[in-house]
Amino acid sequence: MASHSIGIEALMERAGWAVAQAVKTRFAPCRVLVLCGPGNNGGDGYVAARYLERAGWPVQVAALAAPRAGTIAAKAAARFHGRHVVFDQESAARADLVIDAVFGAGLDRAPSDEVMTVLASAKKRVAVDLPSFVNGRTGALLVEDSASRDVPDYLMSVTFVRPKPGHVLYPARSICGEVICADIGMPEDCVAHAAPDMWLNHPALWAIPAMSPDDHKYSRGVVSLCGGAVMPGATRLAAAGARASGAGLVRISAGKAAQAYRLGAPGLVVDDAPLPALLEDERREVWLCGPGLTPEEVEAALPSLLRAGRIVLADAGALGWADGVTEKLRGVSVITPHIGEFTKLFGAPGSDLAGAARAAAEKLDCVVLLKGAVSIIAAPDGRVMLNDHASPALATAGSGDTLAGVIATMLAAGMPAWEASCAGAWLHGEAGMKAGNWPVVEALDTHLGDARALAIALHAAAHGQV
Ligand SMILES: NC(=O)C1=CN([C@@H]2O[C@H](COP(=O)(O)OP(=O)(O)OC[C@H]3O[C@@H](n4cnc5c(N)ncnc54)[C@H](OP(=O)(O)O)[C@@H]3O)[C@@H](O)[C@H]2O)[C@@H](O)CC1
Ligand SMILES: Nc1ncnc2c1ncn2[C@@H]1O[C@H](COP(=O)(O)OP(=O)(O)O)[C@@H](O)[C@H]1O
Ligand SMILES: [K+]
Repeated sequence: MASHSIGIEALMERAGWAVAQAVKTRFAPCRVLVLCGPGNNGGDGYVAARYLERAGWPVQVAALAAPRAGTIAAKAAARFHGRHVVFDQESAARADLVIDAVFGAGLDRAPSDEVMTVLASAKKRVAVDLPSFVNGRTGALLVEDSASRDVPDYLMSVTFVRPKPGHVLYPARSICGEVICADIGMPEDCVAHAAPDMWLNHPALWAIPAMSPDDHKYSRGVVSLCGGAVMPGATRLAAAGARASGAGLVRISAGKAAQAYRLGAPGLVVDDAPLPALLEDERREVWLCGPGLTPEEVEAALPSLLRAGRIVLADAGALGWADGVTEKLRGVSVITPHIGEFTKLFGAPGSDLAGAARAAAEKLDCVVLLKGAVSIIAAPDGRVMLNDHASPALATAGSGDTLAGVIATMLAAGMPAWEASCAGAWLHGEAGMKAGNWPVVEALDTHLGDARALAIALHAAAHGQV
């Protein structure tokens, strides 16, 4: 995988050096044990041990197995001239700090009990690349019976080039500790090859339209929502999210339930005309269907929206309506299920959430935003964005409705579906971070306008426009 211009040996040297640097920066000199596996992760460990020893730290190495003769890792091992000890619990328990270089990106099965017991015996742990039982591609813990076992956690994981999905996604995220990402000079083409089609959400990666001096409400975008009679609160929250994130005009199509929506926000337009009449207005291109709707209400609206060729975001009630017949959603642009809704539509996702979201997006030919503490936004063409720009403050009832409203506004502003969903997740997360402690869901709206302005500024800065 390493390029011709810079070989794996140089990359390993920089990787090991970066691990030693990170350890020296964050810890006072102490007795370090480096646990080395047989592959290149172990190779990084030998290099780190050499640099720490050179800096005067008391360092020992315990090898699970020697690297194969003739490999780069074997070369790195041969250059460490310090003390070797047995790979066992006692050695790990004696050290003040254990550097785990047993397995990294090459881990492909659960490590033995021996490895797990030795790791668990350490007082403090730092991982080289990844904890040695983390699947870097999925964030799954490759541990036999992880429920009954106390899974060791780490103070820090030093990775290279860019974080792996395993550093970002739960459950691994919660045990990696602080993630330090070292630039080891990996050439661009190798980076792309190593992690194709998956990114960490950031405004540099999409562009939300800025406010223009000659804007009018239609140029900023019209968001239409289907409103039901039973749970108007959810639709109103979504409408408020749409308005607060900058839609030019937000309308609720509520039919006979219109009265329930007329009390409250005066800037919201409430329509009681039948849907076919409303659909004659071509400017009403983007529709949010689902929050607060019963299956009967969805049935009365969503198929008509699709027949009329509208851009539809389906959430909540619309996902329940399609339970058992996922195909009913074919034609929508975006769906925003949480894990329960996702499971009903596509089956249990297993331990590879991002892979499951990607497969669902391909299957239904729409953007799938799988909501969670880290949300996954998958496009039908295979692109996946991981959004960890969020806060547990968002874990409050109705926050998903707000999110749906924000994404609808991004769609109405003319953004393509995947970019609109990525932007919506980021703005929603930013609002959650700014809304203080234990905010009520309505408090998110106050911060969405500033979140949008910040995203626009960050995008401009990243692209050298300021
Ligand atoms: N890519 C780059 O440019 C750079 C990569 N770098 C570093 O390389 C690391 C990846 O190295 P890698 O590919 O050698 O894999 P690694 O994680 O050492 O493990 C493979 C070995 O472990 C074994 N093994 C696996 N699972 C096992 C288990 N459960 N139980 C027992 N054995 C198991 C497997 O054995 P096998 O499956 O063949 O029996 C094989 O021997 C990466 O994380 C980073 O630290 C840096 O130097 C910077 C540049
Ligand atoms: N711990 C968390 N950290 C960050 N975001 C979270 C967390 N828990 C929930 N969220 C976000 O909050 C929203 C909850 O939406 P949803 O599950 O639909 O709830 P509701 O139906 O009550 O609106 C989602 O956007 C989700 O990503
Ligand atoms: K490791």
